[in-house]
Amino acid sequence: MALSPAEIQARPRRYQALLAPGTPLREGLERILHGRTGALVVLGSNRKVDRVSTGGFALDVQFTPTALRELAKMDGGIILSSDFERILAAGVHFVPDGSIPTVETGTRHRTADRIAQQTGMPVVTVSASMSTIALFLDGQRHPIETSEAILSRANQALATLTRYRERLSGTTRSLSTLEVHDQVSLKDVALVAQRIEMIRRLDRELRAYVAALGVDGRLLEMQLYELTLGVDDLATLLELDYRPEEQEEMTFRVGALEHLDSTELLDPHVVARQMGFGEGMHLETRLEPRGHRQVAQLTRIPGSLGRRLVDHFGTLQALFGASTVDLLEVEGFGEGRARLVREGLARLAEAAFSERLD
Ligand SMILES: Nc1ncnc2c1ncn2[C@@H]1O[C@H](COP(=O)(O)OP(=O)(O)OP(=O)(O)O)[C@@H](O)[C@H]1O
Repeated sequence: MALSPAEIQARPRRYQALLAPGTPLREGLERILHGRTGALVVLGSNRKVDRVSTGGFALDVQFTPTALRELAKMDGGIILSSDFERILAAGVHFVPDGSIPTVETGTRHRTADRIAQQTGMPVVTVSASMSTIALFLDGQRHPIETSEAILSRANQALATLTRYRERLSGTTRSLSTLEVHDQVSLKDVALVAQRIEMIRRLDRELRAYVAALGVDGRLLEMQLYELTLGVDDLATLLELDYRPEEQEEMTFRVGALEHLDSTELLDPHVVARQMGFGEGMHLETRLEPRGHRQVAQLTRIPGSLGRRLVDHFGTLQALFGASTVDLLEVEGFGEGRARLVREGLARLAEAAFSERLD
């Protein structure tokens, strides 16, 4: 069955994770690398693989890193079962179609690239002369890097993510201040959405590093979790607060920004259109938040009650203007909760005023 473009895109990442440090397959490949021998390993078997295989011998034994290392000492290639649990054959001489184009030099790597293209199976090579491990998949070569090499790139991305996160907090604080003063323009909302998408892009990049790092990626994974905490909630609240009345939920999404290229993402005008703000709106258009994001900050008010508040008053300004008596009209709000809301809103307003003085 033919794979969809999305599946083809996800494949390298999936196999890089299966080859990550800490996995038995990676351990076997590392041993071959350190033993300064090479290897050509087909990661799965199907009829197409049978058709390009000659010679060698059938094994069907349990996969272990040691067995892989020992069998790699022989001339020829190795075939594993698709779940990597068994070594099916070793010493195999592969004869793929020589007319399949490849930019590789050296017979091992040319053969690996062609097998991958002809059979659809991933193929891994360990180069004896270059001391590298590579994955061949769908006509592409993916270097399998050491943890140190991946970590040094991941740390740079992490430092950028930390800066982006700080900027997002700054932009969101400014938005809160403007909301309290009823001075939000479309541009202010677009800037927050833009920051969210920038963080999401780095998050995706870092997740790929985490997958490729396997056991060595745990610390990175925790840092990533911390740095992206609450970002998805923020996107949802922004959508709830600013979706134009005439717009359907599914057509007003911060997530739509993922289709922009990096230059487009820097242009607030393009960002606004892509999110779903209509043609008639420009960057200076004044917007009125409904109040979902600010109400979500009120401690001790459960989410469902918060939504009821927003639905009742309709806008954040109306909510700010509500007296305790007005609040008592909302179902589920007695004296105690009404007071909590009033105090909470007063604190948010105060914070907005002091932000302005800073
Ligand atoms: N068609 C093939 N089938 C199975 N094994 C092969 C095939 N071609 C090459 N090999 C294996 O690769 C080994 C090295 O071949 P060669 O040096 O030409 O390739 P290379 O791509 O330069 O590899 P390296 O980077 O490891 O030096 C061979 O000794 C053999 O074990």
